[in-house]
Amino acid sequence: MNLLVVAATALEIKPFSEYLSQASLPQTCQVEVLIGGIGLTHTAWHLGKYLATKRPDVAIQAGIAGSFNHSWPLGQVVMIGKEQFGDLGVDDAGTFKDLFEIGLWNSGQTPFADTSLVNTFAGLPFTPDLPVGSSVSINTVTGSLPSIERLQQKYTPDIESMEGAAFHFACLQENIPFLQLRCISNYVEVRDKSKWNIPLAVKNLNQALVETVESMVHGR
Ligand SMILES: O=C(O)c1cccc(C(=O)CC[C@H]2O[C@@H](n3cnc4c(=O)[nH]cnc43)[C@H](O)[C@@H]2O)c1
Repeated sequence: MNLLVVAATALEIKPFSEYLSQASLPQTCQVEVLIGGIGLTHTAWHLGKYLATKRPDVAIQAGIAGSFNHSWPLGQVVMIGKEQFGDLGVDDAGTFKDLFEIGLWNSGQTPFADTSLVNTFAGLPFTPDLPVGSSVSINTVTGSLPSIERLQQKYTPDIESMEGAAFHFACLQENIPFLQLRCISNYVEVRDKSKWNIPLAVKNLNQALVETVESMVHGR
């Protein structure tokens, strides 16, 4: 089995990379790490370049994220069931309209189900027992009340990241079974970096990632 692990930054999966450097994996298993950079464009380019020559059996995206959902604590790891692009559209005299609303994309057009990039988790050799959330991907980390309210009203997301939709889009287009793991480092709220807990999120993310990869490669 060939497994691809994608992260925006090396820092986010440093513990996993250390685990991988000393892990004894079955000879039939290969795990590759791709650092795709922060944001949708970087991720799309790196993934596109990778998938032009290689075809993993499973792709996992792992990263920290913001949460709109305050019933989850910081450090909670979740799987993303669906992704949406949160800021791809037009500003129509002060009202944001996305590409579906202005008719440049059609609801249900490949690879969208309705207007979302849905993961059914089909084809995965193992699915972790983690809460499932919906996510919105943006180019600018949300940090003010009007932006928070706009995203909540339009997309009812649990999670916000800067890369997830590009990953779902590429995997759906290529028909590669995939899993997006996100660990909550902060709530999506009026920006206050002092409230973020990146070390906790990285620790819990990597614990879940190691457990998931171990279960996938050892078939348990
Ligand atoms: O502003 C800073 O000083 C700063 C320092 C380190 C990291 C950041 C980020 O904004 C991290 C972006 C990175 O992490 C994901 N992420 C984490 N929280 C959020 C969020 O609330 N909204 C969107 N993305 C988030 C994201 O996927 C990036 O890869 C800032």
